[in-house]
Order: sequence, then C-alpha cells, then structure tokens
Amino acid sequence: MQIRHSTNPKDAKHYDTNRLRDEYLIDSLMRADEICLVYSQIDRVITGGAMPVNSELTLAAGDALRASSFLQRRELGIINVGGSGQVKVGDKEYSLSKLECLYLGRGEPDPTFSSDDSAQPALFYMVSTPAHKEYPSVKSTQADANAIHLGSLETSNKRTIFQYIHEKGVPSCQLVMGLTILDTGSVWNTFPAHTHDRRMEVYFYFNLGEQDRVMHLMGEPDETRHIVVKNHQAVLSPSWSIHSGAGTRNYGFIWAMAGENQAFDDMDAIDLNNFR
Ligand SMILES: O=C[C@H](O)[C@@H](O)CC(=O)C(=O)O
Ligand SMILES: [Zn+2]
Repeated sequence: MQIRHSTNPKDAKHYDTNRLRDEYLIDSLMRADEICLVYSQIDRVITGGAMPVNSELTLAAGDALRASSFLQRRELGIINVGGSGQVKVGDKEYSLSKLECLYLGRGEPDPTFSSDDSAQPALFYMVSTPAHKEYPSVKSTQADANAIHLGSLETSNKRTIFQYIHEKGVPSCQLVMGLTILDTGSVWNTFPAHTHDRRMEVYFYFNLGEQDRVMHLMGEPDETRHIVVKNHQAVLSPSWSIHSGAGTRNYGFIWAMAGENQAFDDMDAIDLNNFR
C-alpha cells in the first residue's frame, strides 16, 4: 500500500507538473492479478483497484493498517467497471456486473475478488474510509441508484449522476459514492466547478479509449492547475480544490467523498469572476 501525505494549497500552487502528478494522480490501479492500494492522509481515504484474471485476489489489512482485517475499523465501497465478477465475503457471495456497487460495512471479513471470464476480467474500483459503527453490507444496481440529470448538450456537459452510497440511499459512516456518465457529445464534468470544505473527493475516470485523455482541473478556484488523465486513473481532490475536467470524448467517472458530513449539496459553486 502506497502512502501519500496531505498537502497545503499554499505549497501546491508552486508544484510543477511532476509534483502535481506525484501528489494527486493515482496512475495505476488496474493491474492483472494484483490489488493496487493508495492510502492518502487526506481524510485517511484508501483508493484501490482489484483486477482478478487468473487468480482470486484477497483484500487484506497489510502492515499499514495495523488491523486484524481490512474492515476491522473501515468501510468499503466497490464499483465494477469491467466484466462481471464475484466478491466473496465470509459465506456470502455477491455478483457484480459492470457499474454495480457493493457497500461492505465495518467488521466484515477480508473480501476476495474473482472474474467470471478471464477474457473479460472484472475491474473492481474501491474506496475505503475509517468507520466507527457497523452498517449492513448492501449490493446496488444502477436501477437502485438515485439518478440526477444535469447539464445540456449546448454546454457539452449533459450527464447523469448515479448516487449509490449516500444520505438517502445505502447508509454508511462517512463514505459517499456514486458515478457520473456523460452523454455522447458531452465532454465537461462538474462545471461550473465547486469546492466542499467539509469533504475531500476522489475521481476515477473510465470508459475512455487508449488515445483519449481527460484534462482534469484542480487547485484553488483562483489558482487552477490541470492534470492529464488516462482511462482507469484517479485524482485525489483535497477539500480546498476544485475537481472538474474536459475530455477528448464522453466518459464516465466514479466519485467518492469522505469527511465532515455526507450532505451532497453542501458545496460552494465557484463564482466565475474569481475563477482563474
Ligand atoms: O461533490 C460532488 C461531486 O463532485 C460529483 O458528484 C459531481 C458530479 O458527479 C458531476 O457534476 O457530474
Ligand atoms: Zn465535489
């Protein structure tokens, strides 16, 4: 598990391209028969990917957590962005097709991941946050999610937000998680951009081709920077940073948040007059 520290916006404005990428970009999450994990000190969020091809993979605590199991003091959200696969937790087995979500509550045994077809491996993206009580583990399909339609084709940002783990959906201690799908011809996400001082966020991009890129925008609203992002890469967004972007085509992204509250609407839209 790679460890990353928190950063201060006063320092971040002096970062060059490499440093920005080292701190905020998670460039490799889906590697065959591996579980990739990044522990960020920003709200202690763990971002990970599991890509089982020829073997079953187990998510274990490892040394960094000093815990008896990964979920001893944590909760976990999993969304599959690949072929269908299985998540085994104790004597329960959950089948996850593309874009289905599984919430695992505190206290669950170490989950194992497998693919139904090694030619079309499952790609389990996951985000975990500290948890202080048990909530039931729940699988949700896209139909179970709360769908919010936003944007328009005129502004190249027609998209649908699917909220899975959130205040009015699957309950959790602090994790809020879902995904957004852009319509064909729409390339902009989360514009006008916003910040939320009470929560950090992680964006994970998917449904991009090899030759596609998203110019992910970050930074304080009056000190914006960009990170060039490929398919299946993620970007950490501290609470002081905007998180937005434009791609070379339409795409999807999984967003996950942790922090002080779970109020999705507790965000501050950027006044475009102060946006630089
Ligand atoms: O705080 C909320 C998150 O940034 C995302 O849910 C926003 C988003 O998916 C979108 O505008 O498309
Ligand atoms: Zn946000």
